[in-house]
Amino acid sequence: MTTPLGIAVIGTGRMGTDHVRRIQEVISGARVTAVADVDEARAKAVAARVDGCAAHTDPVAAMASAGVDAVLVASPGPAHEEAITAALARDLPVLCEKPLTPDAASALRLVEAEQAHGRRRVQVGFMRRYDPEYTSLKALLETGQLGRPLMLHQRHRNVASASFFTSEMLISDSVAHEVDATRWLTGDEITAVTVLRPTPSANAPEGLADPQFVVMETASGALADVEIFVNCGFGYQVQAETVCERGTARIGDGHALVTAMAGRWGGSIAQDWTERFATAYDREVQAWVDATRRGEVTGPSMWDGYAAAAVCDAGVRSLHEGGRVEVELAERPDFYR
Ligand SMILES: NC(=O)C1=CN([C@@H]2O[C@H](COP(=O)(O)OP(=O)(O)OC[C@H]3O[C@@H](n4cnc5c(N)ncnc54)[C@H](O)[C@@H]3O)[C@@H](O)[C@H]2O)C=CC1
Ligand SMILES: O=C1[C@@H](O)[C@H](O)[C@@H](O)[C@H](O)[C@H]1O
Repeated sequence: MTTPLGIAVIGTGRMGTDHVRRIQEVISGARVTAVADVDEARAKAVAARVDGCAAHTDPVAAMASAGVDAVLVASPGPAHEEAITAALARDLPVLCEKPLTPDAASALRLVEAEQAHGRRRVQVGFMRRYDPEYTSLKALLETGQLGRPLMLHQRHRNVASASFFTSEMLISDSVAHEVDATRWLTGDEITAVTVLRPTPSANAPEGLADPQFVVMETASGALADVEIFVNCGFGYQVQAETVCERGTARIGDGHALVTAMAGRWGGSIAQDWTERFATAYDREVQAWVDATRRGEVTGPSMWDGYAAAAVCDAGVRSLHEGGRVEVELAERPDFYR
């Protein structure tokens, strides 16, 4: 394909708008030909910044617009199933923001729909797999120098949660990233989850169980813990340390600028994901565009999206009922091997 890939972006909120900018100004080989948002003013405002971009309120109409070859879904998680189903019906390749869907049952329906469709069409937006720090950690683990991973300690802190955030979303929306990172780094499925709830921070909105401490067990017996704290107040911090048989490796301490002045020493800290993971999003969308132009689907699959949703479902059950909950995972079909 020599002409740029025409992309319909569904959902022009924070991520959708950032992806439109990225496609138009940062990456190569693609352009945004249509956008859709249930908020018409938002769709029109974003489309107005892009030559030849149509604005819609209906995602299906955007997918049917002239010049659309592929779809980037950046609407909220509960809207993803409908958008992906519509894209599959038109045989359009999709990059869908995480989470694939907010629960395992709907994610499994999509896995089954893609198999019935007959070929892989969907990449899920677990962008940490494209982050330079995460890819260097993965590459180091793959050399085998450190030996087998025994434990993975992860911290995920947001400055403040959105007004619509629920206690369940700390797991299904935020820890979903660590679930995928754990599966990807260890190459192992997660078999059980235990969620512990310390006394909530006084800075968390009333009723929000924030922070939480999540412990995951993998099939080969490794343990992965995650501190999720979405109202930490001070910055956006994502850290991971693997403890292996012959050593440890840690990412997420990077501070671009370290200053010493007036009795202080230290670095600055990102305030949100668009800053911390800017390079990861750029690489992710470029890789998706390149693969799509080659007629391929690479990156995290719908199976990865479903497996993450199944682990998150177990986590939400543990949050409600307490104790250790086993993950209920369907058998992985050959289609996703
Ligand atoms: N990979 C990452 O690090 C991040 C991923 N996300 C994911 O990106 C997605 C979008 O999140 P944000 O941009 O933060 O949300 P947002 O709330 O800023 O934007 C969502 C937009 O979708 C629109 N919308 C709602 N229902 C729709 C529908 N059925 N069809 C079309 N548009 C619809 C809303 O009007 C809004 O403009 C979510 O899946 C979220 O989990 C969000 C933040 C970071
Ligand atoms: O995906 C994201 C948000 O949706 C989520 O709510 C945040 O907790 C994460 O840090 C961010 O990367």
